[in-house]
Amino acid sequence: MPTTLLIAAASFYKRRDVAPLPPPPPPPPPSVSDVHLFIVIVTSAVLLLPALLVVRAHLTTMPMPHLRFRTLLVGHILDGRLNINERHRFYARQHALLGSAFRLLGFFGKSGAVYVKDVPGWYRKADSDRSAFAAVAPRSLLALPMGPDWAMQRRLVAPLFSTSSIDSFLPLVHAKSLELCELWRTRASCEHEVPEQDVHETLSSWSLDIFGHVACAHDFGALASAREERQSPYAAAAKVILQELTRRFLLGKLAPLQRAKTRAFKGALQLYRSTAEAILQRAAAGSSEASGSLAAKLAKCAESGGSALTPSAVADEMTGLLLAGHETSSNTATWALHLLATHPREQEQVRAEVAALDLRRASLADLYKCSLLQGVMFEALRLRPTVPLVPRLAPSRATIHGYSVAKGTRIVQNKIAICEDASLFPEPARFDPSRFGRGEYGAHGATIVAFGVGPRLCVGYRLAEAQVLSLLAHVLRDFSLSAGSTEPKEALNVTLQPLDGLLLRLTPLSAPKAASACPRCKFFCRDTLLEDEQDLRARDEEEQARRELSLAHGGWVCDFAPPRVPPSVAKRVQEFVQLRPAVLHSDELIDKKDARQVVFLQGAVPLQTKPWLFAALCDLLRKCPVWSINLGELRFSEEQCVRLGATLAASGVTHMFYECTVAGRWKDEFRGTPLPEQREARIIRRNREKHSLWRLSADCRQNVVVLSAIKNWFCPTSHACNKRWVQRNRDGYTGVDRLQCESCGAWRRLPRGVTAWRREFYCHYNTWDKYNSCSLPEEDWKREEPATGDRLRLLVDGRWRRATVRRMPTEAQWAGHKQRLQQEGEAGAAGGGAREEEEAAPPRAKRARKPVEMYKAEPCTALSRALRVQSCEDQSERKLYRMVE
Ligand code: HEM
Repeated sequence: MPTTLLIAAASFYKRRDVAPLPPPPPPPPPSVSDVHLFIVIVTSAVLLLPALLVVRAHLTTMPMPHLRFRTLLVGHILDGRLNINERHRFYARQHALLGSAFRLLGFFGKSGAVYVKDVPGWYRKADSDRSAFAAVAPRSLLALPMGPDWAMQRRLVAPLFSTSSIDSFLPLVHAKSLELCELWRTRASCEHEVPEQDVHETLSSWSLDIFGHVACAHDFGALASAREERQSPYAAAAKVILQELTRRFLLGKLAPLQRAKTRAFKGALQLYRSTAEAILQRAAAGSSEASGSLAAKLAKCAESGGSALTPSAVADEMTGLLLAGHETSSNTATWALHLLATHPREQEQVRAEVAALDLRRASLADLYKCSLLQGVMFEALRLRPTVPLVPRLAPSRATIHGYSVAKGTRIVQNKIAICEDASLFPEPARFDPSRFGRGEYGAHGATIVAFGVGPRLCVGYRLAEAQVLSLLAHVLRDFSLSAGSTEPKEALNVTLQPLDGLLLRLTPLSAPKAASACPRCKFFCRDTLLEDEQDLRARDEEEQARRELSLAHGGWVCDFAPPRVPPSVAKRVQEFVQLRPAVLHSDELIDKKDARQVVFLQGAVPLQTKPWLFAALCDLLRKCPVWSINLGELRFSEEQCVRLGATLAASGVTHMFYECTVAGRWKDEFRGTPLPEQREARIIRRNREKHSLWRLSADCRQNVVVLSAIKNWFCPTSHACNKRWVQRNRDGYTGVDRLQCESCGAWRRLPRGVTAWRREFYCHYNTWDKYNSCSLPEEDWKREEPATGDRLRLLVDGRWRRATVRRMPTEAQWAGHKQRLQQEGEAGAAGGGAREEEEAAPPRAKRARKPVEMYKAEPCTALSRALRVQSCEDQSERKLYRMVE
């Protein structure tokens, strides 16, 4: 049956006779031109894309050295020219080849570090630093990250290194320098011919002894050991620890694998820790010797228990300080002596300068007055920076020299490259101690670069300077220096030191002087050396005369309107003008608050009539970092104008507002028509243009003035160019968060965008009214207050607007603002958010016009400015805003 069915089905299909479909026509053959086009597109895509990628990568990635040198260790192994001990010089050479920024790779091609030639705004310590120092002294100033603990410790430590404290230690420093000179003299007299001596080793003992006495009231006995031709165990231990630090910087996590070295390191560390603990115990037991020392202070603080400073943290702190202060000072002194030995002419000049110095009682101020002596120290710090590389961590994604770097990148500031920059220091390779006297301090001041900048500025720089200056003065007085037979090689072991010591020939100049020791402190101290009461009085009188003189010179504002300027203001003005870039004004009223930024020459007419006052002005312009000057309506004589022009050319003034006329002639000439002798026309500008002149630039010192001159004239940051600058610099900018006041020790948070490059900072420099006096409490580290320049969202007239903080809000205002923000958050969570607020707001025309007092709404429209002019109760401020209009 099934077979019949199948046959029937087959016959049925046969009968249907379905014609098969015709086959589809073959596709037309591709034309030759299409094929070519296709090939060309594919080939060009294949070839061009990588090329484009390479070009793009080349344009946007930071330059790197030649392939061989991209990883330091590999470069060192592959190429004999890369000496790992002199890697700082290699970095400087790369800067010369590749520009201000370049990148090196770490191990196994991992992202290494970015090397920059300028002072970076990243002030945080790099993590890698912390891990290296943390192995030695985790709770010391050196290792702690910025924060309340670090600030608290620094507040305890900083007074030890204040000017008055260093002055009190100076007799001891002089005594140790004298002791060292006697040791060298003894060695020099042992043989017929003056032998070569390794000054580095003995200097290391000298600085260790000074540190022991200053900070711990403990005698490490290093110089005594050197006299017996032994190496002090402390000096040996310091060497081991520094070598270990270097290894950890270079090898990172691989460093502990070298076990023998790690064992030696642990032993050395234990020596310091046990000594620090012994000192603490002595101080805690009330030993009279130890009382008053830093160790005693820290111990007291640890004892009271109120603070976070545990005894082991104190031991850490002492160890950290010792590491920071021991080799640094001795290396600087070593290099300074070497420079003097290799430059006999300069040596003679400096010797002549220190001949007049009374070395038994010279104070820090006396030492600072010897400009050539100081110049030798600065040149040593410039040509052989003791700490040549300062690593930082990019706190956020940032742009460096046009290249983008990721958050957390290690950024290393290369001081050698800065100090060898011919645009900052003419003839950079030349040793010239007089260059600093001529004001060649580089962009940020060589000394500032040497000791760091910002809140993490070296805490012991005054002690270091006192040590080095005292030693140089003593050595120059007692010896003639000449270079040894071998040229020293540099070795970078965290600090820059001579590789195998430094040999010098020290020829004694005269017979040794007998010195009597003080029965009280066993040193040749100033008290014992002051012959009698009369001598003391003479010193006091001299001091008084000097103070008066400096007030008359620096604070010459007083001479213009004595009744109006209290001495305290005059003193502040004097301090101010000597330390930071200033704006000099002749035609404004003096205002105590504004004296922070602007020096007003109240009633300046005598300037043009009293020749000595005019001379004082010229002197001030030459010596002080004045950036801008407004001499208003003064009328100077023809001769005065010429002198002023010459002075301005030699000064740092870049902006001048000047309307003076002598029969209408000078006005035009100063406005830009250059006279043959008036070559300085470029720095003279018309008064009308002044607003556009208040510009932010690459010069941070100038920016300090511009940004903090907000209240004096107008808001410079509202200029389009400045806004852009601020915006650019805000990306990745953490700012000098906090600086410590020299007089009260409080930490003040500075407004954003203000970078302060000077070394001393006082509360009254702070541009925040709320925290600009020593009597005001310190800011809370944990509270997040807005800073001047911060951008916020504000509810103004029922609408949310973006705003920039112009002044610090009061507590109540800040609380209200936070409450409103919270309300907005809640409303947002409920689904409405800011938009609903906006919709609920009354129509524009009917809205009550409330002035925005604390904040400057952005964009700063003509309307908002007009509102503020209306609301200004203060007449002068009203005038101010009109000026802006
Ligand atoms: C010529 C000698 C010295 C030089 C060139 C020098 C240089 C420096 C530099 C560059 C820094 C790092 C700054 C930064 O991170 O921005 C620093 C930090 C430090 N220095 Fe010195 N220093 C010297 C002497 C001393 C002395 C004598 C002491 C103390 C006895 C000392 C204690 C410190 C401390 C504690 C820190 C860490 C400060 C902190 O991070 O808060 N230094 N020093």
